[in-house]
Parts: sequence; structure tokens; C-alpha cells
Amino acid sequence: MRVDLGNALETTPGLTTETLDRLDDRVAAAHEGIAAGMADDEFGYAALTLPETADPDAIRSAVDGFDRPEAVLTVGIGGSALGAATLSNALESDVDAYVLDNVDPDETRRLLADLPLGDTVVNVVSKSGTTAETLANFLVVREAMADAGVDWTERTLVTTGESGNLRELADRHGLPSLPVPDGVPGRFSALSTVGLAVAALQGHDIEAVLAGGRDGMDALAGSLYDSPAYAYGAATYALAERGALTNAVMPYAESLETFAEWFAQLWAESLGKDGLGQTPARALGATDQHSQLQLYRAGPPDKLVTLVRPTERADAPIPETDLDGLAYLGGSSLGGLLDAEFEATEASLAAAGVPNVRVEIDRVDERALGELLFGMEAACVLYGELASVSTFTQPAVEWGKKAARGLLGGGDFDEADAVAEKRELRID
Ligand SMILES: O=P(O)(O)OC[C@H]1O[C@](O)(CO)[C@@H](O)[C@@H]1O
Repeated sequence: MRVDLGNALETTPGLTTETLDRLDDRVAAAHEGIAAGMADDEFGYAALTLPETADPDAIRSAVDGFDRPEAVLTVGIGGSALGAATLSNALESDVDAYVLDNVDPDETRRLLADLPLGDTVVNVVSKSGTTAETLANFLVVREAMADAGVDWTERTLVTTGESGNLRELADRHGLPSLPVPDGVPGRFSALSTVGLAVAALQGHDIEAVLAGGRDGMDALAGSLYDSPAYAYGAATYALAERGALTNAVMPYAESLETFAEWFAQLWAESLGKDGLGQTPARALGATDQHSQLQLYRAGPPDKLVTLVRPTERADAPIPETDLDGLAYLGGSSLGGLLDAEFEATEASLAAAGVPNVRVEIDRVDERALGELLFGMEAACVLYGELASVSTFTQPAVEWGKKAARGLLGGGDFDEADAVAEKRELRID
């Protein structure tokens, strides 16, 4: 993973090399704390040692009990789905991967109608084992399998904590199961059993993903000038401090679109604390040059754009044409056009004084993805240290969970009572 901060200097809001030099002392101190937390396997910091502590053999032995399936369905939500989805949507496999990470009945019904349930492994993931959406979807999927005459106990892999409903279910039915690593919040668990089981079922090289994570660990250093991850974390923090309260992450690769969704949870749920934070916007290049770029370039000067691309990609030629106006395209390639648009968008933002950061990986493969996921996790942890927020907790999401549970009769919660007090101004 390589980071280029050049287009975040002298912009609005913007940084200077003096700013970064001054910040580097704080990066060094933060790195000491992070390294100590990693060494002591402290809550949250344990995520940054997963490239060494994850056990690929245990993952492979859990999935090897299944014949190679036609499809894998992940039933989970948030970090219990997005890490696996990032890898499966970035890498090609002849095992199709699907995700149920919402409780939209139309989507659930549509998906179950499409799935070859008799040749699908259901990967149900919940660290807590109590997440309503995940458990509700699993109960629906399990019934659909039974209705299809499929023995769900033969087609289900459970990844969960030491206790809770899913652990009880796995124990009761002797299901193959994997542990969720202690001290690792879901949004930081991509390089663990949570994110790697699907990749293993799809035949991907999970050892290479972890090797990429180790590349990222090795690249951590006591200076932002020696660590791409810390450079990104420090620059985004300093830009937020100067008014860049939105970070639009814009990968120029369809295979990295889910990565932007994974990044959005990591960034928002880790850093949105105490009235602080930086809103992650999900964009896609080149598509969003024809939509959101107008706002990024000419809207309020309150954002930065993170442009992500692989520097090597399979390509597709654009045929020659006798149409005069299109002659410049003929003989070029789609990849050549995409790269030109990446560089043009980068220059367009710079010309308008909008800060943008370039993040590049060599190619979209297991090792580069492992390093990118690790790098953004480390960047997030550093940002949280610099902002002095509680990076690894997410108390603000609990209110809504209690309200929803109360509305369904799952307990007596004041939050549910507050729902009935909604202020109305209906325009029909
Ligand atoms: O793995 P679990 O416990 O089902 O949690 C799923 C997701 O819900 C959250 O706990 C927020 O409610 C996320 O932090 C987490 O990734």
C-alpha cells in the first residue's frame, strides 16, 4: 500500500509540510502506545496483531468439512459481514458469495429463491450472538433450507463468541464453528475467522491475505514519513481538524467498491465519538465523476477525497473506430481510460483546491488486499489516538437497538417509549 499526500498540501482545507512535521512527534508517541497495546493484546489493539495470531489452519479445517459448494451465503451484519464481502467481491471465484446483512423481506425472499440451497454453505456470523437482524435472517434461512428438504445442520458454519445464542446452537447441533477472536471489534475483524472463512470456502489464498497483513504490520513505524498507514491516518486527522469533515473514498476499481463500504463502517463507528469524527462517503470511480464529483469539487470546502486504485489491472482494448469524434478512444483500452480518469479527477480536485489523497496497491490480489485492510485499520487506530477518542467502542448504536427490541416486545426499554413520542409534521 502506498500513500501520496501531495494533493493535500496547500489546499482548502489543507496541510503543510510544517504541519505534518509538527504532527510527527505525536505520531511517534501514538505509535508507542499502539505498539504496547499490540504487545499486551489489549482490547482493540489485538486487531492489529491478527496477521500473526489468526490461525489459517483452523479456518481451513472448519471449512474442509464441506464439499466445495456452489455458493456461500453469509448471514451477518456490519463487521460480521463486510470483511468477508470485501474479499469475496474483490477476488474472483467459481464459488458464488452472497450476503444477507439486512432484514428487507423482498431481498431475503429474492435471494433465497435464487440460491441453490442444497449446494450452499450458510456462514452465520455474530460476535455477540444476539444481533437481531442476523438471528432473524438465520431463522428464515434455516426454515427455507428445511422446506427445500436440505439438512441445515449439514450446510451451516457458525462463527461466534464463547457464549450466546449462536454458540448454544452450534453446541446443541454439533455444527462446525469458529471462534471470534477476543478483544477485536467486528469492524476490525476482517483478518480473522470472521473475514477469512468465506475466502477459504471460495478457494482463495487466506495465507496470502494474512501475509499482506504482516506486510502492513512491518510497515508501521514511529514516523508518518516511514509508514503509509500512519501517513493516511495522520493526514485525514489533521484535515478533519481543519474542517474536512467528510472523507469521500473513491476506488477506481469495481472490485474495491465493497472495500469502500467496509471502510465506511470502520471510519464512522470508530471515530464518530464526542461530537468528533469524519463522515465516510462511498463513491466509485469513474462512475461518480458523473454525479458526486460536482459536490466534491464545487460544494462546501469541508471534505477530502481518498482516491484508491491498483496500479496493475487486467485490461480490455477499445476497438479502433472510423467515427471521427471517437478516434481518440479507438486503440486505447478501458483500463487506460480508467487510469486517465483517475489522474484527471485527482488533478481536477487539486485545481479546485480540494484536498485529495492517493492510495495505491499493486493489484487486487489476496496479499495486497490483506495489506490494504490492515493499513486502513492501523490508520484508523492512529487517527483515534490523535483525536483521543474511544476507537474500539460503539455505544451510540445501542439506543436504536433497544428501541427496536422494545417495539417487538423483546424487553421493557424507555427507548421504545420514546418512539411513540415522535413529533409529526405530516405533508400528505
Ligand atoms: O457480530 P455481531 O455481534 O453480530 O455485531 C455485528 C455488528 O453490530 C455492531 O456491534 C453494532 O451494533 C457492530 O460493531 C458489529 O460489527
